[in-house]
Amino acid sequence: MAKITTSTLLKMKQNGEKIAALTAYDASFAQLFDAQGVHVLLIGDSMGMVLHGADSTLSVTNEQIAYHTRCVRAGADNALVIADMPFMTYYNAEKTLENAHELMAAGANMIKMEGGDWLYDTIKKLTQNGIPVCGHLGLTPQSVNVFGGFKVQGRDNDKAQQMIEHAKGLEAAGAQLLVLECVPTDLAKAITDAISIPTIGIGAGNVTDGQILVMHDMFGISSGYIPKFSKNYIALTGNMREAVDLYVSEVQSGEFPDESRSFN
Ligand SMILES: Nc1nc(=O)c2c([nH]1)NC[C@@H]1CN(c3ccc(C(=O)N[C@@H](CCC(=O)O)C(=O)O)cc3)CN21
Ligand SMILES: CC(C)C(=O)C(=O)O
Ligand SMILES: [Mg+2]
Repeated sequence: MAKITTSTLLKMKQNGEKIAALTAYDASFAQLFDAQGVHVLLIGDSMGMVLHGADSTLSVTNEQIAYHTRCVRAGADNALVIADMPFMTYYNAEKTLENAHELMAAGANMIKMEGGDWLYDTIKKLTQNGIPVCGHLGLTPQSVNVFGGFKVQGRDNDKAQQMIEHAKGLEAAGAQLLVLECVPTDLAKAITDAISIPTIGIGAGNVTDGQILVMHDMFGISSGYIPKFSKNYIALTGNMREAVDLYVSEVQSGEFPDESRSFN
C-alpha cells in the first residue's frame, strides 16, 4: 500500500472503494492497523472516554491530542493521520490556527473540527495556510450538553435539510473529508451524494464512502457503554490482527454496518 493522501481518498470515493478508518492513540496499535490496510487513523478526542475514563470528550486538551499524535505518527507508515481538535480550541480563527499548527507539527496530516456554518471562515484560513480539514456533522460529541445526551441527529426534515446545506458549505469552504456521526441512513446517503468529498460514517449506515469506529469498541473492551452501531470483532475472530482484518474487509464489502447497527 502506498501512502494515503487526501487525493487517494478522493479517488477512492470516485471509484466506489470504501475507506476503512479507526481511532488510534499509540504507536503499536497504529502500526498494527496500518499493516492490516486501515486507510485513516484518527487521534480522537474520544480518548477522554476510552483512555481517561471520563463520561464525555470535553476535558481533552490540545496538548494531549498532540502527544498521542506523535505516538501514532511513529507507528503509521501509509495511513493518513487525522488529529481531532478538542473542545474550545477552535472558537476563533487565531486560536484555531495556533492549535492546529501544534497538531500538524506533531505529525498529523489533517485536523478535524465539529460543526457547520460557523466554521466556514476558519476552514478557509486553515486550508489557505496548508492545513487540510475534516468536518464532522451529526452527533458532534463536544455539544453533548447542548443536545442533552448522545442522541441521533437530523431526524426531522428541517434539521436534515440544514445538515445537507452545512455539508455543502463545509466542502465549499475547503474541507476535504467529512465525518457523519449518528444520523439516519437516508440522510447520510443524501449528504454523501450531495458533495464530492468523501464521507466517513459512524452510526450512519453503510451508504457513506467510509466507516470509522473507536478502536476499543471494535475490540469490545470499552469501559462503560458501547454504542449500538459498533461491532465486537474480537468476539468473531479471537485475535486483534484478524479482528482488524475482518473489520477492513467488511467495510470494503459494505457488510458493515448492517441494519441493526444503523438508524432510521
Ligand atoms: N467508546 C466510544 N465510542 C464512540 O463511538 C464514541 C466515544 N466513545 N466517545 C466519543 C463519542 C461519543 N459517542 C457516542 C456515545 C453514545 C452514543 C449513544 O448512546 N447512542 C445511542 C443512540 C441514541 C439515540 O437513539 O438517539 C445508541 O443506542 O447507540 C452514541 C455515540 C461516539 N463516540
Ligand atoms: C468517533 C470519531 C469520529 C471521533 O471523533 C473520536 O473518536 O473522537
Ligand atoms: Mg472526536
